Amino acid sequence: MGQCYGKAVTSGGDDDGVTTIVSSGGAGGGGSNENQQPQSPLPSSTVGNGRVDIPSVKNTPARSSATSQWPSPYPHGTASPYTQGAASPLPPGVSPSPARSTPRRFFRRPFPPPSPAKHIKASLAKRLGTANPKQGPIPEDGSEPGQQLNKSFGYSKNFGAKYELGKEVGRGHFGHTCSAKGKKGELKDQIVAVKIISKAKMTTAISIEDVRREVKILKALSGHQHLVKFHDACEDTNNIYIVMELCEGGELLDRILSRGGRYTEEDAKTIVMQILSVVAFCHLQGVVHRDLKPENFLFASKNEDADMKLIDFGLSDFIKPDDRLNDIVGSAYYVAPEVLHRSYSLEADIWSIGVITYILLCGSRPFWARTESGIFRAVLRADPNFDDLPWPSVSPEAKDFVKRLLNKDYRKRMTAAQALTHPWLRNENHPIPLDIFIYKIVKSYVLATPFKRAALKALSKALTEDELVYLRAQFMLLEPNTDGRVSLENFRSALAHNATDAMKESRVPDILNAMAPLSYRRMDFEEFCAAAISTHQLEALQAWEQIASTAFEYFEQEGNRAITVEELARELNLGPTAYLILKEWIRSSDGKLSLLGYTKFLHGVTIRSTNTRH
Ligand SMILES: Nc1ncnc2c1ncn2[C@@H]1O[C@H](COP(=O)(O)OP(=O)(O)OP(=O)(O)O)[C@@H](O)[C@H]1O
Ligand SMILES: [Ca+2]
Ligand SMILES: [Ca+2]
Repeated sequence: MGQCYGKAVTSGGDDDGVTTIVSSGGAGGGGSNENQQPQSPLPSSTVGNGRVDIPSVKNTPARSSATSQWPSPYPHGTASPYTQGAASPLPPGVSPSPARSTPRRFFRRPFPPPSPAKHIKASLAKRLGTANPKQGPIPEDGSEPGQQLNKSFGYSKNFGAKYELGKEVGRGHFGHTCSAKGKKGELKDQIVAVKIISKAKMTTAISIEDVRREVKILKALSGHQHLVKFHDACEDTNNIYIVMELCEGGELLDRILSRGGRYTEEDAKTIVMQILSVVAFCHLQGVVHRDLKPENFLFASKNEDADMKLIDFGLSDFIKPDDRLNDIVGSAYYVAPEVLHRSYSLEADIWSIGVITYILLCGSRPFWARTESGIFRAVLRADPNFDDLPWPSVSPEAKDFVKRLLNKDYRKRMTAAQALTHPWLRNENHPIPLDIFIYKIVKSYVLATPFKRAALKALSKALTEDELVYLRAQFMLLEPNTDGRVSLENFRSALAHNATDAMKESRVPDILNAMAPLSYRRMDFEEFCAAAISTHQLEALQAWEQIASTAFEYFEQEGNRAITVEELARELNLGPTAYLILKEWIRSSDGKLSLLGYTKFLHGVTIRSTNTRH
């Protein structure tokens, strides 16, 4: 690897190939999911930083133009082959059904891949503030004819005077990274890393905005133990230079490979906890990373127990508490189903952590195919395999953990802070971060009807110790007053304690306005539990039926009352077409909710499950 100066970066950004890694001896016996033909072992070559790369599908006839891009931005436009089966616009979060098992032939190992991160320019209209991106096709290149691009970022212009560039230490699709030495000031004689992004490659207003945002987010979030430390941003006529802490221990991907594809459970826990800790922090700040993968976690040093640092905020974005994003970005193997459905939020990152954890524990990817379209199909429809070796020897807690991250319904997934209290990780000695999810769910509770609140109160009484661990930790983070209660002020100050510039940008504190009813009253732990539980998450538990029936017994004692169909429809915000179904939820004997009605009422009604509006 040579000096970094003046190096033209070979662009890989428009590379359509799904790049896979196959270690020697791991490729045999694989099969193609696309045409049901056995897959022949592919020749491998070593490129870049010692990775073994196989551009497995590039230029093969199977990849028509329709499959050479990320999914078409449906619901508008022509559905591409891999979205056809799921083309009906499902309500957000509802997985296409029925899920089927991933055939064994999907699995070969060890092969965690370097995954090309791609940007679908559906974000064009959103970022430019022009048309609604869902209203029409958007030019993929995001070009704006006749518009002069302003490539001045306002960063320091004297990079050469401040730093002396050294060797290349890494390379991605958008930039290459070199080591460098500070020449003056605080960084004098300090070795740092510099990500160099060529301005020549910024051909659209969006690509310029993307780099601006990458720097803004990195700068705002810098400071967390598991996030690469930002030092400086510079620019000259040709490049942007992002100066940051040098992580000398290499990528997580390389460590996975050097261990033959997988980690022991104990070692995997250490990795996963660090990932969850930094992602919980990003999420609290209203930042969704959107490109979590083993290539984007670096070790600070070569030590076995070195801290891991999250890098590469190139695809990250700010997201307001109630917003949903619709641009399809990320890396194919790690992309969440709801991203492909073009309506997603922070939970998409959690899915990616599920994929990473799955790989750490078994050395295989949970969703695999030879083409991107095949990967997307697997992500949308297939259930990961937990039967093959080494899964039988993996602890039930670890399996449950992964399953609760890889739930296709994003509402049922654990949050990062919740995952840190999961039995698989719980015994470890680590602090639980404040969870922005608590704010969202408590907000819904304070705005809910008294009948709904009573239903939730009964549910909270049926909670198991597992759920209470998380709720207790979150309650303590709100620093209850001497009377053991919390009010809006507690929520406000807990957020303020954790605030960074990113939080302001993503308008996270706006959520406090919607929680206004809490300014007049205080909540004890019992009520907090009712306010902070998610029916959707509980439904994902094996014990759900038991929890629901115990909760119903409480509800019968306190809360259940005679209710008319009309009233119930109003509670659920439904029209008269729903009356027929709602009637089944009410007991004819006393006009109160039945057990079925109670669980349905807790769940809330999605447009699909009512199906009565037509
Ligand atoms: N702070 C750092 N210390 C050491 N190496 C780094 C650092 N930052 C980046 N690298 C190396 O440079 C590579 C490319 O960096 P990065 O992932 O930020 O670039 P990118 O062009 O956005 O990549 P991608 O193709 O994944 O989008 C990383 O995979 C890593 O190997
Ligand atoms: Ca990267
Ligand atoms: Ca990137």
